[in-house]
Amino acid sequence: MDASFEHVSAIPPRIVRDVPRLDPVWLARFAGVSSCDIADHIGRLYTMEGIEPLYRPIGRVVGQALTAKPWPGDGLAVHGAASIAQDGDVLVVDARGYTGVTGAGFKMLAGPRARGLRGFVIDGALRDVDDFQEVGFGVFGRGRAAHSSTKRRPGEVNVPVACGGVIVEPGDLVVADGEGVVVVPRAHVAAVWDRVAAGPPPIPTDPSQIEAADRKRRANYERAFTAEGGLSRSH
Ligand SMILES: O=C([O-])CC(=O)C(=O)O
Ligand SMILES: [Mg+2]
Repeated sequence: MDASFEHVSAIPPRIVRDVPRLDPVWLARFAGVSSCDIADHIGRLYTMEGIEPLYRPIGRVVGQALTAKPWPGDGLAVHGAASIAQDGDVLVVDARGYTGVTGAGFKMLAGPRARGLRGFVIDGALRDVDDFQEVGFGVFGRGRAAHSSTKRRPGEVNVPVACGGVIVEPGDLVVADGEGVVVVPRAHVAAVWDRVAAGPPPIPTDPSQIEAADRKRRANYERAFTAEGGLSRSH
């Protein structure tokens, strides 16, 4: 680094270039289920919070995490990650929730998209969202930011990152859609699929079933209310 007032870290930046590939069959299978139905089986620790589709309606994105950990306000790590994107990847960027600059842009992701990058998820902001929408490329984050980032520090690529409160390891399965973003750790993909494949409980359509389900919910509520010594009064 040239002369500057910045501290020079004793910790060198890291990059992992050979993350094992997930069998593409998993991507195809999970493409058929919503993030909600997966969330019910993986729990809150693997369900992102605060990360939204940046346009709607949005198609489902399924792929394996390629991660970037940029320096705050800087985008060079995202360039580094994008440069090694392969078919089936979803770029997951840990921008620490900072929404003052964009984490990427339409131009810089053209090459990775052509190589098969499936989508982009950022704990931060993004610009060129209208362009992404026009080509149907799924982008998820905390909002939009018009201004570009600096491109000075390499940051880290394919290290575990935090995104929407979830630890994402490179190679984890990411499913993002109009409902949210979930992460299936790669070691648990088959076990989660076994549960997800059984399907969600059927939604009742029969009036008597709807009424029975309603009665059950009311009884559950009353039981919990009574258990806590709830006080019922008229207005
Ligand atoms: O300038 C940036 O940070 C990225 C950008 O908008 C693009 O690549 O189109
Ligand atoms: Mg741009």
